[in-house]
Amino acid sequence: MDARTLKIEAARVALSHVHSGMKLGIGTGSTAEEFVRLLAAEVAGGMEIIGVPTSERTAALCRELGVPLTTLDEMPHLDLTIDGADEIDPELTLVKGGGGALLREKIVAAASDAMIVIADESKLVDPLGRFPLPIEVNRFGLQATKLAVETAARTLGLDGAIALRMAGDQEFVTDGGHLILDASFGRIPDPRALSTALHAVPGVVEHGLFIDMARLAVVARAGGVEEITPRTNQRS
Ligand SMILES: O=C(CO)[C@H](O)[C@H](O)COP(=O)(O)O
Repeated sequence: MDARTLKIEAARVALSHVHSGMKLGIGTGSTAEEFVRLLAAEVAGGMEIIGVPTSERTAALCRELGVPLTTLDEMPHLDLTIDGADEIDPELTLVKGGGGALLREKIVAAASDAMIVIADESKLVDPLGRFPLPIEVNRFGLQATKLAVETAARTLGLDGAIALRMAGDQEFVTDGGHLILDASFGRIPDPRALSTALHAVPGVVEHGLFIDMARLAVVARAGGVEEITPRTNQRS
C-alpha cells in the first residue's frame, strides 16, 4: 500500500467520528487534506458540519471543495479537531508543524473538546525527536531567541542544529507572520520539561509539541487501521 493510500485510510476511519451538526477543527498537511476531500464528499451528500481551518492552505482547499467554514472568533468552542502529525509517541504526545501551521493548529485543538490525530504508521516513534521540532518565533530578535532556545535546550541535555526554516531562498513565514526554527534535538525524553523551557523564552511564540491534546490516534498500517489511545505515563 502506498503512503497516500494509507493516509486516505486513516482519514476515512477518522471520518466515522464526525457527525452531522458538529463544529470541526480542520488540520493542515497532506493527511489532513485527504480528510478534507472525504469530508467534502460527505458534505455534498448532506452532512451538515461547519469547520475552522488551521491554515490558509486548508481554508483554500475547503473553499474549493465546498466545505463550509467559519472562524474561531465566530465559533470559539469546537467539538472535534482532526489533524495530522509529524510524530506520535505512545502517550500521544505529538510533534507538529512540519507544514508550518503549528500555532493555529494548537489554538484550534485547544478550543476543541477532542482531537483525533491521523497518520500512517511511519509517524509512530518512541521517544519523540527524529523529526526536527518546529519552534515558531517572532522575527524581532531572531538571533537572541535562537541563542536562548539553544541555552534552554542545553540545560535539559539537548543539543543539535537549530535551523531557520527556508522556502527556497526566502525565509519561511507562517500564516501569523512569524518565522520557524527547526530544532534537531534528536531524542526528546521529557517533552513536558522542554515545552516549559521553550515557553519561558520571550521570542518563542509556540512550539510543535502537543502534550495531552490528542486523545485518539487513527494510524493506518499495511494490514489495517488501528485506533490508539494514550498509554498511561508511568513516570508519574
Ligand atoms: O503539523 C502539520 C502542519 O503544520 C502537519 O499535520 C504535519 O506536518 C503532518 O503533515 P503530513 O500529513 O503532510 O505528513
